[in-house]
Amino acid sequence: LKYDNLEDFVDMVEDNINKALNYTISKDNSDILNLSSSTAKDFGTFDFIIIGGGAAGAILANRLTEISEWKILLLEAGGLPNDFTKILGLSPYNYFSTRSWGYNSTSQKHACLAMKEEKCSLPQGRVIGGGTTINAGVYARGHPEDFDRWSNVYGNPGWSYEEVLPYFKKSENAVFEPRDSDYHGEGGYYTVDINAVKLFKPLFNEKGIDFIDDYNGKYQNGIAQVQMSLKGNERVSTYSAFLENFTSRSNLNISLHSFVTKIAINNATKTAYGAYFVKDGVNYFAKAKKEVIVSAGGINSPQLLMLSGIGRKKHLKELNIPLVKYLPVGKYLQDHILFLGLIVRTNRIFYNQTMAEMLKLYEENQRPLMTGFQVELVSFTNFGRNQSIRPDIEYIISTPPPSSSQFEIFFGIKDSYMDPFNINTSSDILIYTCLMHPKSRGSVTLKSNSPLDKPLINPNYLAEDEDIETLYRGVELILSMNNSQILKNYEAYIVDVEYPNCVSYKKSSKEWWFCAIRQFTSPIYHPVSTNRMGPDPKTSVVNAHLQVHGMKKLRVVDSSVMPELNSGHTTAPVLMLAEKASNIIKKQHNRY
Ligand SMILES: Cc1cc2nc3c(=O)[nH]c(=O)nc-3n(C[C@H](O)[C@H](O)[C@H](O)COP(=O)(O)OP(=O)(O)OC[C@H]3O[C@@H](n4cnc5c(N)ncnc54)[C@H](O)[C@@H]3O)c2cc1C
Repeated sequence: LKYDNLEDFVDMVEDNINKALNYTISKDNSDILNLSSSTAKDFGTFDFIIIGGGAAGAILANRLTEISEWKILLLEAGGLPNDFTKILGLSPYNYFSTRSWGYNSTSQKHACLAMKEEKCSLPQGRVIGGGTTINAGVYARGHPEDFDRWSNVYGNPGWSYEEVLPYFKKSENAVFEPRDSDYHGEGGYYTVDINAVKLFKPLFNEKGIDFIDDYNGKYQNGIAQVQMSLKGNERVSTYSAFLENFTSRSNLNISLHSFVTKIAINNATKTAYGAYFVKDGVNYFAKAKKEVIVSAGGINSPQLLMLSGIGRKKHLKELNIPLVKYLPVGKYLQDHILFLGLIVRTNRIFYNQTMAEMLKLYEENQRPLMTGFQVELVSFTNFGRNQSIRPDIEYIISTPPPSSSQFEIFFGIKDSYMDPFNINTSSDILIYTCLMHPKSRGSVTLKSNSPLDKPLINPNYLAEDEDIETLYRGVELILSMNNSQILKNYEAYIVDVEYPNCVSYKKSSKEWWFCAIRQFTSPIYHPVSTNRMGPDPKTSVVNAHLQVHGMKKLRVVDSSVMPELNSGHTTAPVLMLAEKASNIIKKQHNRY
């Protein structure tokens, strides 16, 4: 990304930032959905209809249109990205734009207590490329044990690490060095690169955490430079990688601004045969001869299934939605959550440039705008220091956002909480402590039977005691670094934050830290498992081929089918599962 004239570049960026800072998130979907009662116009007949052009949907659209006789319709509620979305370092501003669904959780009892109305902000991509067009770009697949569990614990043949590794590699074009080449793809559509500094690496070494070159390689546990979905200085999204250069395929039909309101299902035969959607205020119906594939993401896929009559009997009855199939849709929601409150104050100025200066550096592929949330390093850690066991905690080590007030906006922090949490935006380092395997599970339910209403999202963060115990152990480890040599070298220390609501606890006691963690938590926007994969329709929604139990010609392919969270971030596994699903679909239709 390089403009002929730096001033134009700065203007474009400042314009987008100002729009974000003045953006009002709509309470419902009426900002993009204009429902009318007119009869649906015929949009045509296709072999496959894919609902949602996000991380998974864009890949499916690419891979299925490799079969030239198959006609594919990709329906996406959002529009196209713009130049601003290409700058990973400014990604959080996208949460405040039409490119996000603008979700919040319901008020939480055990987490996000410092956030407005105790609701955690939960942006989700509403744009082609979905989450990959607005997210922070971290590329972290997880630990082999994660996928072995999908197979062994959750009963899904074909999904063990050994079996899914080829699909991680298939999409990938790894360009960074050094890397474990056995574990990476080269020449795939999706470029992964590193543009970070080895800041504070010795801090972790002092605690017996090794530096590793490649956490997506043989070993995951350790501290490493962050791998990013990045090509040159531009974000890589599934739109840029899998669709933008393929629009000339005559069998690929992409319909943007097309909000799917219902899956057409023959109730007698339990067969999906099309989709109803609204585009520019007009109702349409498109027919699918072979399959309808739902790829609307961890929140919207369960929403759409429920609106179409697939879900829990009692819940649908309460909302007067005729039941088509009784399945635990929306149940088992799981999400990664982190503690925001560990700030290392240093004597060094990391970044204090103006926006124009930062953009000039950016044009030369230089930091700080090259990585989402200014992340430099990640450390995956299990307390036993055992490589064969998956990590309990991920530390995300980052230079801070451009100003404290923007930090407040991104996370939705209550005004009264910002004073004690004052960040020095040129010299502080933030160490976000993220719980990899929460025991707490929640749900996605419908507010009403109308697609105009946003769904109710209750992740139940930190409801299980074990979750806060594990996060606390993660915090303790960082606190134990306070007297380390490397911090002394920087004259650095961990900032002693006062939490207004925790004054009744003895300062720095375990109970005080529990209180602090419950206040200053944020999800990292990885909702999964709401249509989880498994063999039993009582406890899962899709089978190991991602077909909806008891239904015909209906599949779900996206993050909602993940049986549980991976020890990493969710883009990479979704890329993998969309690649694998494409092959499954081709095989089942005898085209492989
Ligand atoms: C702010 C943010 C930061 C993140 N940071 C990272 C990160 O750094 N690293 C990482 O690995 N992961 C990250 N993630 C997670 C990652 O982006 C998601 O896990 C991934 O995008 C999920 O893919 P998906 O295909 O399941 O859904 P999505 O990518 O969300 O795609 C769903 C698509 O369906 C469309 N859609 C939904 N409903 C309808 C409907 N009714 N009709 C038509 N279209 C519809 C949506 O508009 C969207 O385009 C982040 C996510 C967010 C939101």
